[in-house]
Amino acid sequence: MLRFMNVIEIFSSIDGEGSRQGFLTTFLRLYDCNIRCSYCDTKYSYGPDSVYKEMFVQEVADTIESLGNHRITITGGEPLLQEREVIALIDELTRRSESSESCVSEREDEIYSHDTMPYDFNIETNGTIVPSFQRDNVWFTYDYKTPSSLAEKSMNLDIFKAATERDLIKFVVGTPEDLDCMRHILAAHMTEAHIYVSPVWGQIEATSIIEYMKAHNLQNVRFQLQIHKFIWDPDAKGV
Ligand SMILES: Nc1nc2[nH]cc(C(=O)O)c2c(=O)[nH]1
Ligand code: SF4
Ligand SMILES: [Mg+2]
Repeated sequence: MLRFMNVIEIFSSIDGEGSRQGFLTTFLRLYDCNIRCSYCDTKYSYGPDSVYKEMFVQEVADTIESLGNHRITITGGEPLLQEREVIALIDELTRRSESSESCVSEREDEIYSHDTMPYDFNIETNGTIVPSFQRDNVWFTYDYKTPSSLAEKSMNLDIFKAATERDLIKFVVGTPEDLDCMRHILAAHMTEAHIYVSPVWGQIEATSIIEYMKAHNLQNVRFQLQIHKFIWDPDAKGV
């Protein structure tokens, strides 16, 4: 069945954050979001004034294929608002890469070369939705929106149970109250996911987050800066 997706942008860059920070990655940014964070850095991705393109899943797969990266991040907005299309896209790309692998099966050395690695999908989701699917080549980065986002009431606490050891849960913090919130939430909710903390750009000193981690002995929380905001203009699109 032909499905189309509402696409804001597709681009190749280095991943600016998370466990694959610094690796070449193709980004698919999908239209629309179900919350409105106070500090949102992609306001162009949602709402009636947003410019998006309707693209068939096949066309999106063609574009992603042409960019040549095997690491793919599907972000937004909130990508799980188009979950059926996201699943169709992942299955389409996976099918294409498996059939191209079988074509070169006589040259096994090339199958595992860097050019022919299978796709690996990260879905950057905002913590309001528990995904209804899983695949071997898909993992999730869930945000937990702390009080200064003004979106905390929309968080779905089931993400802590749903997340596996392949997934990340990222606390985006802008105030000392946000740090206390992170600590209390982590104490109350067991999870197998890796825990990351990142500052809201321009709102809190990195050093105060690190001092907080030391003061509260947060051994399993990983501090990270979004490096794309240092490399390019923090408001730049498509990077
Ligand atoms: N370079 C780069 N890395 C990113 N990692 C996550 C991003 C996102 O917008 O979700 C992002 C982004 O927009 N750009
Ligand atoms: S979830 Fe992401 S895209 Fe949606 S408002 Fe918050 S920061 Fe912006
Ligand atoms: Mg994001």
